[in-house]
Amino acid sequence: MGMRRSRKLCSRSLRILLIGPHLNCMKASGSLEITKEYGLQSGSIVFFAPAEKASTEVNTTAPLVSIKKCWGVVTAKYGQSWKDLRRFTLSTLRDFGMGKKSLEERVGEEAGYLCDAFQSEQGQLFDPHYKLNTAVANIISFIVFGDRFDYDDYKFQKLLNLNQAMFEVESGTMAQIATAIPWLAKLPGLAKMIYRPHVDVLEYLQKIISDHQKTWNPACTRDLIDAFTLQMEKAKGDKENHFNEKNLLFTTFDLFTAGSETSTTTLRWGLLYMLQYPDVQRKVQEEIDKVIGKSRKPVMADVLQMSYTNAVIHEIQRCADLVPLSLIHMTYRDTEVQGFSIPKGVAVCPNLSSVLKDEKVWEKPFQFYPEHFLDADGKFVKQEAFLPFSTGRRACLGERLARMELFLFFTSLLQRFSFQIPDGEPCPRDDPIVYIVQIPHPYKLCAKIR
Ligand code: HEM
Repeated sequence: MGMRRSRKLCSRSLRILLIGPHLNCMKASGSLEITKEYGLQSGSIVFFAPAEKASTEVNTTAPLVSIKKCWGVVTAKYGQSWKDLRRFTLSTLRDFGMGKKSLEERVGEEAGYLCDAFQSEQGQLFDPHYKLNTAVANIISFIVFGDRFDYDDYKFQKLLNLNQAMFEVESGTMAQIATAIPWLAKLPGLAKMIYRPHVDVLEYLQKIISDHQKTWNPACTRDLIDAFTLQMEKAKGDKENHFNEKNLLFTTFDLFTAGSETSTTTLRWGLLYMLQYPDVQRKVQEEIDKVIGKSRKPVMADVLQMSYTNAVIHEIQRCADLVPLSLIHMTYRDTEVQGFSIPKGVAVCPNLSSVLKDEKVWEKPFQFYPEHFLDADGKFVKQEAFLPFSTGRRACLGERLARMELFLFFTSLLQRFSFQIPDGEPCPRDDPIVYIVQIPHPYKLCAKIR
């Protein structure tokens, strides 16, 4: 785009600007016209490429870490409601075992059910999507509702389908128009029509919450709904209080939507790469056999001795590039980011792809190459440009849980099965379907007991 430092830019037509070269990410937001115009206004959206790529565009030499600095500027302050609810959710997740043994045991147990569900296919071709989704969603259900669902529960399957339909709707033309022209969503009935799957999920969750509250006992907190209900009771009469029925519903909704499709889709990419790279699959299995053996259940402590598997899981996340444009943030005051003047009230999207696929950082940015995370001795190395969970104060709230799910589900599956495609069947394609998250095209595999 050949821009110069400090020049103000915007797209006049849709008031949307992309800074940075990864135009393929635009697909995540529908087909938007990019123009080189002038002057951002409140209500504009900036797609911000935080890595060196963007620095080149704006003719500065800001290092990769500048994303952290910039994020500090852009997101330093949020409303009290967000602060209170984020603090509550994090501490409640911790109390219910997030990062502690009880939740680890729960994920390990679910991994066993997941393997049994795979085994029930008796080595025949099947699509692993629904089984993976059930396993991951069961963990969130356990935290939020204190319950899990069977793999053949029809109602739960319907809820999971709605979850994916929400992503499709959000990336659809109608939702794009409603986002660009917000007052449209205020027309009676229109929002409900566009966001039908969202309304259905909210209704489903509301029913669970109401049923749950009928058996609420303040002396015994079973799950997140109970903990929130207790906060509501404590804060009664406080006008500044954000613990109310509406926020309970939306906190539950956020956890359910953000916490199930993300880890599920990463695992779907993971198995797809194992089909495409059988040598990598074999090396992971060799490491599992050496460190864990064939019968003991994997535990999180194993990761310290499993550099190769850890590198593979990181590379799955890097290549999957799950949320290429992260989530939209907004400037709360006039600011400057990498030479661009951005006024108060502008929506800003970090372009995570530009970091995860940065040619200056990764040896083979567009290939699946676990060695990106290994040193010359085969030991796991952290990479600063590994930012699939974003960064800053608004970074993913479920990162620790997601890491646990990815490691325990992935190693449990590869401990019990080898994944193959029968001769003559096409290898799954690895180009993504792009919504807010990038998902693989549906594929089938055979899970053969090792
Ligand atoms: C592989 C799995 C996951 C990936 C790649 C992922 C990625 C992300 C990203 C990129 C964001 C946006 C951060 C930003 O706005 O800068 C985010 C936000 C969020 N994620 Fe995740 N996520 C994953 C799993 C989870 C799980 C399991 C949970 C549930 C516990 C979760 C809950 C959330 C929530 C609540 C937010 C909003 C945080 C806030 O705005 O304060 N995520 N995630």
